[in-house]
Amino acid sequence: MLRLRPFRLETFKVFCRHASKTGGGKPVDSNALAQLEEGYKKLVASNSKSLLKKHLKKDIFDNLKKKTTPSFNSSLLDCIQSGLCNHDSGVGIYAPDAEAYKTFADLFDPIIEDYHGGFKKTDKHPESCFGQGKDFANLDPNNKYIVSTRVRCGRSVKNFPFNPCLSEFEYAELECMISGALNTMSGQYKGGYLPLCGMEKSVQQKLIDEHFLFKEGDRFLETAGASRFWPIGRGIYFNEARNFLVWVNEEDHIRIISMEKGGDLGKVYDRMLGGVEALGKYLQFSRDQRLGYLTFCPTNLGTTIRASVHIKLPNLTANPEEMQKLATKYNLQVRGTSGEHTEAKGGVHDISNKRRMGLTEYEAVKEMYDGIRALIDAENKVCK
Ligand SMILES: Nc1ncnc2c1ncn2[C@@H]1O[C@H](COP(=O)(O)OP(=O)(O)OP(=O)(O)O)[C@@H](O)[C@H]1O
Repeated sequence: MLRLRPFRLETFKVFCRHASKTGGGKPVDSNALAQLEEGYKKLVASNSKSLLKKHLKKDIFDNLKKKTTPSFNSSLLDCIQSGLCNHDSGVGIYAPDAEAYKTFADLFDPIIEDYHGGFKKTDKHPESCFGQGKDFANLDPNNKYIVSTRVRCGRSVKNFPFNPCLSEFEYAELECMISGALNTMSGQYKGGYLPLCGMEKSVQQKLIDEHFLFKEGDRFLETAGASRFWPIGRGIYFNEARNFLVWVNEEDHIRIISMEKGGDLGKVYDRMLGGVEALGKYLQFSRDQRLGYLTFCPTNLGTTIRASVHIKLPNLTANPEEMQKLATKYNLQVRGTSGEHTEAKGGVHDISNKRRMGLTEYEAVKEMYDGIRALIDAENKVCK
């Protein structure tokens, strides 16, 4: 049953939430400060390659360690706990609430600039320009290299904070709003919502193995405060063809995903765009004038788009240096078969656009499209 909240009630709720937090911007308690100091010392002494370690200089640390965000009292520890606990993080920082991007800008800005290929603190993310699926031809018409193609984007629901600040009630409330909106979808999007609460472990594992569902117990997200009250409020929506999915309350409030076998990027992209548009009729998404669509992790800000292929490139895989050189040249990110922080099984890599910010949605997907074409060309050259 659709159960959407009238806008005025939503506004009132936010007003109450803010009014009850009169201590907004409260000082950091001494326990958190001690944890920060200790964690920072260990990070500095470690051989971590994270962007957190690279950019958290002593003067920035000292300047930010006692600050908190105005409405939710999120501290520097809330932002960097994951990177302090996991020295093998690639990035190591998350925004517990949207205000963290401003309160802790001295740290977020250089990390954002580094990750998104030069998005400076004076830059503004462009207005959305999605283009169309027909702008992208099939990347592998003979089905030689690409196992499957997936395009996803993230959305946060306006007036709700991110994971670490959500109450148990708000998780359930968000799930109700989002699944209610999803259940109105029709045509190729018609399907059903499966909550994680009550899902059999064997069913859950099968969905993870099929690359449909998010993993459980991700230590990077867990230490970032994203797994509280798990599995309450979490779930997945499927259309009947199982090529359109929506994740609810995993890393972001909403992940909208389109995926299918083969390399027809245009078709996959169009399907995702239609889903975003349909959901946007029922839900208001958080968007910042400078940062674009707001997400929990700074690597997803802006367009929030990750367009990926599962691809087998045996010659390039045998020459990882060449593969990495090409990936860097084309702004691509190479992951393992089961996603971030996993190994490539059977020579299948997950390769996607890396940048999501400072360019339009069309440009982000085009970057992946051009890069994958270049990788396939390089693979073919080695074959000849
Ligand atoms: N092209 C693809 N084809 C099939 N499955 C894919 C493809 N790309 C990613 N996946 C699968 O999607 C699941 C989620 O991957 P992963 O968590 O790395 O990325 P994500 O959903 O984009 O989120 P994030 O970047 O925040 O981690 C994994 O099972 C992964 O194997």
